[in-house]
Amino acid sequence: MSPNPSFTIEAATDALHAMRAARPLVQNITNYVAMTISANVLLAVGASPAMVHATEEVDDFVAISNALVINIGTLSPTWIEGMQRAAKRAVALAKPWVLDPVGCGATKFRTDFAVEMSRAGPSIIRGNASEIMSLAGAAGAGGKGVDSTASSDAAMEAGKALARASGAVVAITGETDYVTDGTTVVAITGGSPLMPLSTALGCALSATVAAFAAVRPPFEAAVAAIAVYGAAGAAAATRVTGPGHLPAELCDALYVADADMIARYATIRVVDEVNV
Ligand SMILES: Nc1ncnc2c1ncn2[C@@H]1O[C@H](COP(=O)(O)OP(=O)(O)OP(=O)(O)O)[C@@H](O)[C@H]1O
Ligand SMILES: Cc1ncsc1CCO
Ligand SMILES: [Mg+2]
Repeated sequence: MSPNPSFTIEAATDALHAMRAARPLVQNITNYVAMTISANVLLAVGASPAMVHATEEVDDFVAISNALVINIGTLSPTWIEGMQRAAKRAVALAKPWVLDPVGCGATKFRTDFAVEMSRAGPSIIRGNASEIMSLAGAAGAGGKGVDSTASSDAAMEAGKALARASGAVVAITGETDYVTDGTTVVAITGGSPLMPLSTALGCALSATVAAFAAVRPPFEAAVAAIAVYGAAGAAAATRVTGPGHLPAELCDALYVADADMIARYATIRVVDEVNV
């Protein structure tokens, strides 16, 4: 089978160049832990971040943004209205938006709201394996707070089911990252086992996916963003002795990411394709 031209290192590199040329404004309704690293990652990779969540201004801000992230990491009742309103506005204006269902499965409050948001028309849902399994209602999701206890391989069927049910492209991260629209599955390698030891690097990835969704359709955007981020993460990991300096090295690697880095440190493979 010849490679699908949408899901190659070359396509990911083209998407990176298009994203940098556009310098999209990415609105982040994200958690307190992830705000600074998400903004720094977006700036380093070539996008323009803004952390804006007040109910009073989300209608206006979604209108001027090129993409939106809704991340439920530090969820509280005062944030919920802004998230609901932003999602509705993004759908009405056909702006791409990414749901990061942080900690889905940990509590009923969080799971119920993640399920509600998954039904509110996200373009892409990006989470770790336990979060995606829990959001899909699959058995064996596990999870420890916001950390995954399941492998991304174990979450693949749940990810496909969630994509079909929600209409969103679903990205499951872990040792191997998977992106699916419910029929096709693309596997991406890269990254480092140090990445889950540095907080909010998944959240910052969701923000990066949103930046790419400003210039590419959801499936291509998710694959390209994850490949670029995974390559930069792997390159960064060669320069550190532990997780402490990883976020800084990740930003430096994203800043200089190019075709050579992506080809050297990431792979993209269509693992399951129906009707092609
Ligand atoms: N074992 C691993 N080997 C290589 N890369 C990994 C590994 N685990 C995670 N990653 C990478 O780390 C990044 C974040 O994914 P992860 O699944 O840790 O997100 P997360 O659990 O949502 O993180 P957080 O909630 O802290 O933001 C992704 O780019 C992913 O590919
Ligand atoms: C540690 C943590 N707690 C709530 S959100 C967050 C960031 C990683 O998801
Ligand atoms: Mg997460």
